[in-house]
Amino acid sequence: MRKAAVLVAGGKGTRMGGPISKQYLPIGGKPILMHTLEVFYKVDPETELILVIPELDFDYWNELVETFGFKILHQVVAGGNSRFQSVKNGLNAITFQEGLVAIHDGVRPFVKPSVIESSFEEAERSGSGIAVISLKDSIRKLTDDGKSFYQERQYFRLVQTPQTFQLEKIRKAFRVTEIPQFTDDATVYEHQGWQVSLIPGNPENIKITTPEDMDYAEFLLSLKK
Ligand SMILES: Nc1ccn([C@@H]2O[C@H](COP(=O)(O)OP(=O)(O)OP(=O)(O)O)[C@@H](O)[C@H]2O)c(=O)n1
Ligand SMILES: C[C@](O)(CO)[C@H](O)COP(=O)(O)O
Repeated sequence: MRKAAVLVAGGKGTRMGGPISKQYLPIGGKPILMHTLEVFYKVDPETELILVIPELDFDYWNELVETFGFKILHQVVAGGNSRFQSVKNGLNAITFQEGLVAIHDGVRPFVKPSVIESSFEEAERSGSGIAVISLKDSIRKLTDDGKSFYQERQYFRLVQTPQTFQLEKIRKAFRVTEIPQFTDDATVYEHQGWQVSLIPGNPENIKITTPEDMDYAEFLLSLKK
C-alpha cells in the first residue's frame, strides 16, 4: 500500500519566542525539521514526504536545505492559519488517491521508528492509528467555581503524533468546516462518527514547544549517539 507523511510545520512558534521559528532551530547542529524528515525517510524511503511550512519561509527553507546539503526528497507546501488548515493543504498535495498517510508535527523529531511503523499497520487494519501514552502523574479536573476533583487516570491518555489514517477517509473527514474541538487529526476523523484506534507512542516523542524543551531535546539527541 502506498504511504505518505504530512509533516506540519506551518506555525509561528510563539511560545518558543525568538526571531527564528522553532521548527528551524538547530538541535545537534541541524534544524529540527531535518531530523523529523530523516526519521520518516529511514522507516521507508518510498514514503511520499510532504513538508508544510509558512509560504513566507519557502526561501529560508531552501537556503537551509542548501547550507546543510539536505538530500532527502520532499515536497514543500504552504501552511494555513491553523494546524487544521495546514494539514488540509498537506493532504491535498499527496499525489496518489488510495493508501495511508501519517500526519505528524514537524516539531516532534524523537518519534520512534517502531511507532511510525505500528501506526501505519493499525491504520491499514482499522482505518486509523493514533499514538498515545499513559499518564504517570495523578490528575484533577477543575471546575469554574474553583474546586477540583480526583480523576481515574487509567481512563486518560496523552495524545501525540503520528496520527495515521487511510487516505480517502481522512481526506473526506477534512472536507468540513473547522471547529475549536479540532485540536488534532483524531478529532477531525471521529467527527465523522468513526472510532479511532490508539497505539502506544513513545514518551520522549515530545512536541518541542517552549525554550526549556530545547535543552531536553539536545539531551535526548545525545542519548541517540
Ligand atoms: N497554522 C499552523 C499552526 C501550527 N502548525 C504546526 O502544528 C504543530 C503543532 O503546533 P504547535 O506546537 O502549537 O506550534 P506553533 O503553532 O508553531 O506554536 P505556538 O502555538 O507556540 O505558536 C507544529 O509543528 C506547528 O508548526 C501548522 O502546521 N500550522
Ligand atoms: C496534535 C497535537 O500535537 C497532539 O497532541 C496537539 O494537539 C497540538 O496542539 P497545539 O496546541 O497545536 O500545539
